[in-house]
Amino acid sequence: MNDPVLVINCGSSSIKYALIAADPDAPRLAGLAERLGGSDARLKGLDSRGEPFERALAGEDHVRALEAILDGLEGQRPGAVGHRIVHGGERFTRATLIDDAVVAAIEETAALAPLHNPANLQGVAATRQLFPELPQVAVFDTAFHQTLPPRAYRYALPEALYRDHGIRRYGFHGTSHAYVSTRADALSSLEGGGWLTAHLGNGCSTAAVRGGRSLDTSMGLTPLEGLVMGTRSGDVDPGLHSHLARRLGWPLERIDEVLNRGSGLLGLSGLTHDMRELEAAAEEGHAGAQLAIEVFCYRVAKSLAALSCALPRLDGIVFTGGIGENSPLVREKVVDHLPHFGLGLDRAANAATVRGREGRIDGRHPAAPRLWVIPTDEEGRIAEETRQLLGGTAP
Ligand SMILES: Nc1ncnc2c1ncn2[C@@H]1O[C@H](COP(=O)(O)OP(=O)(O)O)[C@@H](O)[C@H]1O
Ligand SMILES: CC(=O)OP(=O)(O)O
Ligand SMILES: [Mg+2]
Repeated sequence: MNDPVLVINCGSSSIKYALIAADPDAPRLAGLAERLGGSDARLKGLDSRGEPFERALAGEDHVRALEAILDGLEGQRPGAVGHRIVHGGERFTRATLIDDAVVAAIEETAALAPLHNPANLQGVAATRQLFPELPQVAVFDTAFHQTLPPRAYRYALPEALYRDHGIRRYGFHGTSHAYVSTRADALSSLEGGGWLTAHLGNGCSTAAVRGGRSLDTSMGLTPLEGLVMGTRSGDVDPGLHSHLARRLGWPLERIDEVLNRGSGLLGLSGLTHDMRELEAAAEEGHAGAQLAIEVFCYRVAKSLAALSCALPRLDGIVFTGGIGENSPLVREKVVDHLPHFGLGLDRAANAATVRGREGRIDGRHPAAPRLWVIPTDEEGRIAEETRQLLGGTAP
């Protein structure tokens, strides 16, 4: 299969896409349809010459947006579609060709990833309708973490909840953790390095990876566990839910809504979920913004320190995701919270490594763990896995 792969990452109000040729160095056409469901839906991105484009979408639903995306492919026809699917449960341990049975199995896990799986499935339904002749492949965020040992994935709950109901830790952002840890091995000329990876975007998670295998990660049954995120709380006392229900009389839906959409950076700051805006507000003295950044960075460091238990040796830490790739402030604060790791941050290199640059930001002391900033490439990895499944060969 040497035709390009159309990669779709379908969210509830946005569709990220990329058309990826078999040659990994070929220019990429990529973009984002956003504010779907509203009257100001837009399509924007980069064409195959790397020139930016932006236009209003005539329709506002996912099928219409995909039609517009297809129209904008400059006449190129994909040979397959690769979908990011967030939750694959225990059933899916690798990329899988989509058919009706696979869609039904993904639907069963939808309740465990309420912000993600239902939207991912809308993308699958729309592309199957628009391109019935093309093979469609599901690439799961959870698959990479299926190597976790039981001591990392089991909760200390009655066994029957695991056995009969699949209640365990799954972990997410696997495509990203897999990509950046592989890249860190290659850039460091190491095979089987021990890495702590921090994917800090709107959703945030950390992972401990050794020799290309995930050994532990911060997200759990759902993408709500772990770090502070844009609008998600991350870890809270499990007693919080019953407390809110009993003391405040909140129904479950309200608790879910607050923890998933009203908490995190947005909840702490009372201002915004967006780290760029928080940094600007903190600079001007906004106390909520300052607190949100402090809690965020401390919790990233605390999670990295905890996950270091999973590694026999720490070769380095990798920062990725919109915040990890672009915020020297966050990286510096995280490193400052880990003095016992003996990390030496090169402050000039840290400040200069932004906007998609890949780079090493430690002081290169031979005994110190490395610090890498590696822009993630979930789309590239999804295309690669799609191609591999369909028997494609690299040129
Ligand atoms: N220059 C920047 N400085 C600080 N944060 C940034 C910068 N650029 C992007 N971000 C942050 O990255 C986050 C989005 O990350 P991204 O990985 O793009 O999100 P998603 O998880 O939706 O893919 C937002 O909080 C955004 O503010
Ligand atoms: C799993 C998850 O949190 O994904 P995202 O970062 O795309 O929200
Ligand atoms: Mg992301």
